[in-house]
Amino acid sequence: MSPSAEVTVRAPAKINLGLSVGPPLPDGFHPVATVYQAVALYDDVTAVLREDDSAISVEVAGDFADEVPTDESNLAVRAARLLQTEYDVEEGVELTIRKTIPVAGGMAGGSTDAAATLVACNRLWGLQLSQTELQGHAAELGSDVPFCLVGHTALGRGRGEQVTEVMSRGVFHWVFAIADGGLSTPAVYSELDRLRPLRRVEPPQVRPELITALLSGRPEALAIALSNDLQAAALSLRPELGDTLQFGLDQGALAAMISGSGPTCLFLAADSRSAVDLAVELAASGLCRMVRQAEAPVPGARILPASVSR
Ligand SMILES: C[C@@](CO)(OP(=O)(O)O)[C@H](O)COP(=O)(O)OP(=O)(O)OC[C@H]1O[C@@H](n2ccc(N)nc2=O)[C@H](O)[C@@H]1O
Ligand SMILES: Nc1ncnc2c1ncn2[C@@H]1O[C@H](COP(=O)(O)OP(=O)(O)O)[C@@H](O)[C@H]1O
Repeated sequence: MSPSAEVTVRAPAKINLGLSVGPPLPDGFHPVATVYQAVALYDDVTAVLREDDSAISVEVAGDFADEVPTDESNLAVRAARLLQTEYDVEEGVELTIRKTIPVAGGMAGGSTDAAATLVACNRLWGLQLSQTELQGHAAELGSDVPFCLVGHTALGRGRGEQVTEVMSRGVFHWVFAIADGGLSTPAVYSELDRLRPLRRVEPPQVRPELITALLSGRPEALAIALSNDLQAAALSLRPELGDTLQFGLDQGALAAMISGSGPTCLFLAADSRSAVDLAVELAASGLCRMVRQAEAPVPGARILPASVSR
């Protein structure tokens, strides 16, 4: 594929339908067995070619823009810098991120921007890297980044970077209560270690009933198969989130759970209409900063065709 002058990539947020966490490893990470699902809540990353120099710049717009760094620590900048260095690219890139995914919300907002940037710069600089090669670079950027390339519904092993697709039938209707502030992922993992006696931590595993429920496409079956080992740790750090979860259940949600490391609370609705009704009640409750609805599963980071210009 020839290089382009500008390209925009749309990348989804993720939730964890199952998240089983094993004991901490010497490198500080935890082995996990997780089932990811990509949801129709997106960040868009636009990459414009800089031919005259090798500078990499980033601007952030949209929801939560003021909570995102615009220096070298930005995960999109790190993704572009990784490819530029690895493949001796002389050109630079101007990145613009339009965010709707909450920052540090437990939905891989930064990770998915990194995945989007890998896809965008691959096309922009004409690197012609395969999906497998992009997956390898994604794993260098973060445990969640490889899944953000794949999307749909998938099993994550290792740190979460070893991704294999899982069959899921039908459409699931999710509602998200986005909290004020974020939760540091490392802090939540550390809190889990503090709460669990090491001697009783089992190796991570995915519940068979979760896989069966996904194949059935029945939200009622999925509701009773959801699990998240990080939930207790997130609630220990942010106890008020328990009120949000309970409110959603009282309003008829089939299930309520912390999304990944949190603080976003996710709710499974029976259908689209129930999702709208739940979103209205949550928005009026004053328990959260804002409410979003999204269907799932959706594809991973993908180029918006109309955005490509030579
Ligand atoms: C918790 C999860 C669940 O999918 O996602 P979020 O809820 O943050 O979106 C992930 O494990 C987050 O993935 P990601 O945010 O990419 O983590 P990384 O950048 O790789 O690691 C950040 C820090 O989280 C901790 N970490 C992460 C992954 C893992 N398997 N074990 C860990 O202990 C480590 O302290 C690590 O230094
Ligand atoms: N492009 C980005 N979008 C969001 N957060 C980013 C980005 N680049 C770096 N960060 C930093 O990463 C952390 C949150 O990453 P994020 O993936 O949104 O969290 P989570 O894994 O909980 O969903 C924040 O501390 C934020 O400052």
